[in-house]
Amino acid sequence: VAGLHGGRSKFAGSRASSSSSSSSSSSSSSPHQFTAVSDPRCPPEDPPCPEKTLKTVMLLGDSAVGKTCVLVRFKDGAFLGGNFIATVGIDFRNKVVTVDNMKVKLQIWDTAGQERFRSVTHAYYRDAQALLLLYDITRKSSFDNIRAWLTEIHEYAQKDVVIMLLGNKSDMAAERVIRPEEGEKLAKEYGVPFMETSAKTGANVELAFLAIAKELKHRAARQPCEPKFQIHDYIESQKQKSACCGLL
Ligand SMILES: Nc1nc2c(ncn2[C@@H]2O[C@H](COP(=O)(O)OP(=O)(O)OP(=O)(O)O)[C@@H](O)[C@H]2O)c(=O)[nH]1
Repeated sequence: VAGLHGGRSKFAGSRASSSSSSSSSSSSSSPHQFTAVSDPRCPPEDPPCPEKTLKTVMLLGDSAVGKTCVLVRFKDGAFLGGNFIATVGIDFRNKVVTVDNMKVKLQIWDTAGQERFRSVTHAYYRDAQALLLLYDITRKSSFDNIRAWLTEIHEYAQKDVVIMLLGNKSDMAAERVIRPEEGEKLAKEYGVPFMETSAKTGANVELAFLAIAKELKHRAARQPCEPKFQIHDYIESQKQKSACCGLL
């Protein structure tokens, strides 16, 4: 895995097992030491693939809200438990999804939430077509900071970037301090779709990425007479489907 500042990522580290307590590199809040340099905008391992549409999605939000875990859940279907390792700079993962019989390759950038990396990550905003903005439902400060994140997004990202708000760690019901309605209300105020996710259980993680992929695919391939894809409606219908099938 490449990182802006390095070759070793927390994705590949010893946290991949949910019960393992990891070695020296994963002590609480201490970032990995990185050795190589690469840039997610120039991925080395994937040459351009003409039959696929490449879309760039960026994960944003305070440190420890669960950005890396949400990405690993989506990419590998696993939960990164164990000690928390903060991301350094920026990392990325690719995943190909099928949207209406068309392959869409998502290149997903996982950014460091820590303040000290902000100037590094700002440089990448403009290349993202979609942004998943996360807060932690058990940490009020991460929710309160969403407005500041949206201000930064409006300053640095493309004007038509697709934004989705995610309240992560929905499995932690006992520690919850932000109600779903508060997330809904904030999202409505900014006109962005919202859902709660859990990287631990997987709830809504795939749905979040698929809704983004659908929106981006529809924007790129929309015929003049075709109705506009309604991401809010799609999410609501899919949420109801999962709830009625006991998948939430
Ligand atoms: N219970 C629970 N824990 C989670 C969930 N998502 C993440 N965590 C835990 O929260 C901590 C932070 O997760 P990360 O994914 O590393 O957070 P991050 O947002 O990438 O943090 P930075 O890299 O510093 O920006 C880790 O200890 C995870 O195991 C979740 O959905 N449920």
